[in-house]
Amino acid sequence: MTLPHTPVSPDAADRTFQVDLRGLVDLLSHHLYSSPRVYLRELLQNAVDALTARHGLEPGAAADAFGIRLYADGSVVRVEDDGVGLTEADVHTFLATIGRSSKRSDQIAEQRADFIGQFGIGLLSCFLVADEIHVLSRSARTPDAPAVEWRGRGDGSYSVRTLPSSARPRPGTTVTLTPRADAAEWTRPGQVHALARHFGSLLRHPVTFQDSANGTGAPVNPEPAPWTRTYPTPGARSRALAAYGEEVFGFTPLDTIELDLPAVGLKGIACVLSEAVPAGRRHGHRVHVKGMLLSEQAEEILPEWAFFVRCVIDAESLRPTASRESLYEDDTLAAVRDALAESLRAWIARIAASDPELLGRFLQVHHLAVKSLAVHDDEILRMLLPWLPFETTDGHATLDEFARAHRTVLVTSSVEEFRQVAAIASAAGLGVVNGGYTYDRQLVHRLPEIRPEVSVADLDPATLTAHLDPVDRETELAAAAYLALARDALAVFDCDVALRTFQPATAPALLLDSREARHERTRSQLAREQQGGLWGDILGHLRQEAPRAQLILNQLNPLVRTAVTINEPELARTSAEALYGQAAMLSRRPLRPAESSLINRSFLDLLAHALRKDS
Ligand SMILES: Nc1ncnc2c1ncn2[C@@H]1O[C@H](COP(=O)(O)OP(=O)(O)OP(=O)(O)O)[C@@H](O)[C@H]1O
Repeated sequence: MTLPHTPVSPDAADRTFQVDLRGLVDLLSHHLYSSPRVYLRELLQNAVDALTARHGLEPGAAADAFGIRLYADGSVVRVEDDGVGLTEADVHTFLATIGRSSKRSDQIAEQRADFIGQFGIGLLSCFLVADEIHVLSRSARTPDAPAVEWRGRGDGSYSVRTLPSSARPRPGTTVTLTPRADAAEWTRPGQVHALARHFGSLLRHPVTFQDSANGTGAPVNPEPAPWTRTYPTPGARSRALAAYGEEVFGFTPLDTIELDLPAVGLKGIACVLSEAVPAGRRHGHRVHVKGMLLSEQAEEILPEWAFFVRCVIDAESLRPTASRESLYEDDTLAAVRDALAESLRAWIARIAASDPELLGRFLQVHHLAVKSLAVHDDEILRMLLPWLPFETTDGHATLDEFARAHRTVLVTSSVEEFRQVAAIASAAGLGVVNGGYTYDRQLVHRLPEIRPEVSVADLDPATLTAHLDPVDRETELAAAAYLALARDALAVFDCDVALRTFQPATAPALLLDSREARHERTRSQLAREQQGGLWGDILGHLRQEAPRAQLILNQLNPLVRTAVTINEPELARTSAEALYGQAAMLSRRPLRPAESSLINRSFLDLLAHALRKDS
């Protein structure tokens, strides 16, 4: 097959893309940056990068030899730096070419990591608040080059001219914006000062702010980052770090964990939240790069399980994305995440080993979230399972405490079961944990992985009933009439009645019942009611041998001893119903309507009986 011949147009010459700057600025403002306020961050960042380059040129200069001065009086915003400056050629190459950055050229590839910027678009953010950017610069690299002035406009046009050296006697750059009226919110003096402090409080170069009323210039970053300062005592250090965490996040941290990863020049703190949060809720962390605040909402620096902290970090080598508001998901970030996770694990291990009081407070706040985490994270499980609190027959106890008292730990599968058996099991010396709450049963079963000397088993009815001793034959016979009446009274609940002795003697009765058994009974009852119909047939087919509930009366209990001797059949029935009702309520399970009315009726009957007797 031959392709049709497509004639080549004689004027198919290469052309250059045209860029509509207005469209580009619109794109940046609506899709890249979160708010127009970032213009100040971009100006500060350019000034910082220029100072970094200047220090590179003059390595002997003192750290505070070069600085940044901000000025705002309501009609202009100015950012002036003592940085490396620009020549006229630089201005054409870097300022006037969108996407071109001096921080990305091949010659200084190895230095790229020194700078915050790299994309060559940051300056465009100034168009979010002004129609024109005015730059006046003098190069430190070429000191005898004249000063150069550049005016860039939002419509894409720009002009450049050189000026005598006297127009800017010293190297550095001054960027001046004349804000549009609609951007006043972001450019009034108070706001510029606040934004400078917000973005620049941890910058390592001196930054000052001046407004028309303030002639001297107030420091924006008067103090170095709190973790770089020296303190008289370790206590003073941790108090200062906690105070900083509180200032930044607005809560008093339960503890403050210092973060220090020299390999990536990262320092900072993790503040342990003082209130519970749902597991898996990730928090925004504050990330500074070379002192500049880039993001307050960076989630990616910590793994998901670290929901209990909020961090402030300052790193040298993390790479921000073009919006500057998140970080590149690269190998460095992955390594930082792993290393920070390790620091948090080390903190947990340290407090688990040496600060039980703090560990207790931590788990008191975060135990639910830690439990959900431990189910999936073996390491957290290994570190924290013994210290997690559970409801047990010894009260609220950590698994460690509980396992020391009970080599065999029994777990119930529901809260209701636990309520039913707790008192009796505990009197019988059995150690039972309430496994009815989410994750609890699953977690308790994993205890032998950490404490191999402990065995864990589900509590089965046989274990418990083994501790319910039969009564002697004589007592059984004497109680037979009462038991028969009681069985008859409780037949509607498919409940058998038996007499046993068990501790504690204060417990009159124990209702052995389970949700499954109740389900099965409800199904049987429905089948009976619907007999004959299709529904009844289906239910009838499904019907198994309905497991019966059992009301075990305690012969050791004085009330039961008296009850079994009652001669009046009505009173005997009522007392059996009342004992059933009390045992059902003790389990704290929801009562069925028939049970509620039984409890009401038996209470009123007993009351009437008592009143009759007294009158
Ligand atoms: N204050 C300054 N001093 C010296 N050079 C500057 C200054 N501001 C901007 N420049 C020059 O202009 C270039 C473009 O700046 P711009 O802010 O647009 O991008 P960038 O900082 O290189 O990268 P990014 O888009 O990541 O911020 C810079 O690479 C730098 O060469």
